[in-house]
Amino acid sequence: MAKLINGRELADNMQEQMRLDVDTLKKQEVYPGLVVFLVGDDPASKTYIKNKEIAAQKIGIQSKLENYPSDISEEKLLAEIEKYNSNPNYHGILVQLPLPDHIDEEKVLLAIDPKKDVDGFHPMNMGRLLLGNPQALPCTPYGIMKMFEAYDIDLAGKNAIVIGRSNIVGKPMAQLLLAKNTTVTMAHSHTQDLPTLAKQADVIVSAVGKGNFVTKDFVKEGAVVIDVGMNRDENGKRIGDVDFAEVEPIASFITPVPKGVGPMTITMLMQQTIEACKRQELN
Ligand SMILES: Nc1nc2c(c(=O)[nH]1)N[C@@H](CN(C=O)c1ccc(C(=O)N[C@@H](CCC(=O)O)C(=O)O)cc1)CN2
Repeated sequence: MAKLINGRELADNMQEQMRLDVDTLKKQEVYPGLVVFLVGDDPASKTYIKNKEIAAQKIGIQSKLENYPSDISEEKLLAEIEKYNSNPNYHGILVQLPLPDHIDEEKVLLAIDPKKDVDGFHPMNMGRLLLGNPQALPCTPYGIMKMFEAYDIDLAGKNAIVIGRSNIVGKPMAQLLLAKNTTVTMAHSHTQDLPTLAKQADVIVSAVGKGNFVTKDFVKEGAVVIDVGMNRDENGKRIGDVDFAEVEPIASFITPVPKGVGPMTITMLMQQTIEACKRQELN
């Protein structure tokens, strides 16, 4: 039976530490600020943003939501971002993804001042990660690394497989594992015989967005299984990529969905907002 990696509990503990850190900053008259851009009214994005607002409030970070209609022009959105690049009260800027099809995501991410990019998605920050000198990291993979650390999961020399090659999870996840001396395989939709490949891994990170995709046939006895999936089953219940009931008895550690990786994504966003604030205000 696997040990459950309790993302909710770890996130709460880290957020409490951050609250104390922010209290200290406020005594120096430094007030961390975060602005979140939401384009349209996608219900899932709205839930994630609500949770980000709740976390910010708990920690004492001033957060502001800028919600634009889904038909906002790219030009207007870029101009709005520019306003916050030069507003010293906001140390972090986040654009909730995905964006509507008519907006070029790459252009938008490039428009954020890299110093204020608390999502770690700006090409400069992605490049720094690749070169082994990161400043801001994509929050989901960063949160997963914190989970490994908190649960004393040793990665050096282990074989890991990352399933999914998105820019926001799969690719940065592989880099962070590599930086811990893990041997990393990246799997994707063209990978041949994925179950056999995954079964050789000591660590599996699944970020494919398909409910119950990772079954017991993918998992070797004692593997660590991290589920980034955020899917709904036919009854609307939240489920991950991993068939929890099948995999949990085989794994050594496993993350649940919900209350696994999700709360850590938000926590790392808060952490990076505080760090960005310190870099901008205290240096
Ligand atoms: N700009 C960004 N956009 C997106 C990111 C991101 O890191 N930056 N990641 C995802 C969505 N996401 C954060 O924005 C995110 C997803 C899930 C959760 C979370 O806490 N999930 C809860 C369940 C929430 C619910 O459905 O009620 C859980 O797992 O317990 C937080 C953040 C895509 N876009």
